[in-house]
Amino acid sequence: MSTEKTPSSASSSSSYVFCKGFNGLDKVLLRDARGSSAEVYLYGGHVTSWKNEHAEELLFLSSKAIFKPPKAIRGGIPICFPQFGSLGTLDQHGFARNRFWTIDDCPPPFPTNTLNKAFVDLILKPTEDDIKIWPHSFEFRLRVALGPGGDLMLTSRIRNTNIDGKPFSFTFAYHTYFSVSDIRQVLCLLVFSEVRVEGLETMDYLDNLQKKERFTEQGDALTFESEVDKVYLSTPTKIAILDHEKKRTFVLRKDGLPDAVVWNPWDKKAKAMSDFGDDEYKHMLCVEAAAIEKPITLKPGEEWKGRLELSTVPSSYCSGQLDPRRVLQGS
Ligand SMILES: O=P(O)(O)OC[C@H]1O[C@@H](O)[C@H](O)[C@@H](O)[C@@H]1O
Repeated sequence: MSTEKTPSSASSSSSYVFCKGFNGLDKVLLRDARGSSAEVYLYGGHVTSWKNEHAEELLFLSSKAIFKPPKAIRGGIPICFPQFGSLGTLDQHGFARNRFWTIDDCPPPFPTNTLNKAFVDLILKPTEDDIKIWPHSFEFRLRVALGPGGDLMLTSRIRNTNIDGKPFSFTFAYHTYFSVSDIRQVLCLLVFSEVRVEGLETMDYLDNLQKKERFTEQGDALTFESEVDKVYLSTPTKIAILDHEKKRTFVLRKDGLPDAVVWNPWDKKAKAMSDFGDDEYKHMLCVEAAAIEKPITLKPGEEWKGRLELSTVPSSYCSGQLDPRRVLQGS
């Protein structure tokens, strides 16, 4: 059973299909005119699928993902709020990813409204139980939109609605799981890597695998041969993930989100995760646009905005047709 909401007027009305997903959980389907699509669960305000116009899935979702509260869905784009990781007293990555969001039928207008027709607005407000563990009142509005070229755009607007005059601080991440061909470095005649990340070289990072110590990244691009769990600090607004085998480059553009987490659990940790297949680590890479090092502080009435735009460009890295630096420097 699904219901459709179509634009009633101009550009400010959303168009989506509302239906049931796994375990009867509510989800919203977005589709643009050329056939790109996205799927958003109200549980977690969680994007679980983003497909291009050829219906190819671009996000990783574990075959063992548990679509059952209180477990967050493994894959897609979990929202980490109001706490990233274990940087506070809350459970890992905060509670936004395992709360039920609702559709926001009448969100405040966006300053620069887009022409996107395929979008949905969600809202999360704290329950009394949430306030017991994080004593603040807030409105978290999330817009998920598909751009004309099939780009996936997420805009978060978080407002402090405390009536006791108190500010609050939070950390945040769009914990995006990208689907990649095979993350492992392949040794042939030359050391060659199927999957590389451009845009984080020479950046400082905190290594979660080394007691959050600070290091500086060396070398050209990030390639992968073992577990990685790093928080890159004050990163550029654009980051690219090049996937040689799929001949595809993901481009992330972020705004209001200075940091970027790179995570892959590799084989041992994969085996220890009940909602993740033993070999699935090969086919995913998390690159997470985030605000971690400097928590965001909002006074009552203040609002913060954090935006992530994901797009893909065809690439033929091997034959040198694409210079990844041009992807990063181009507009
Ligand atoms: O298993 P979770 O809670 O979804 O977290 C997965 C990973 O998320 C990453 O963002 C963290 O940097 C890792 O430390 C963590 O292991």
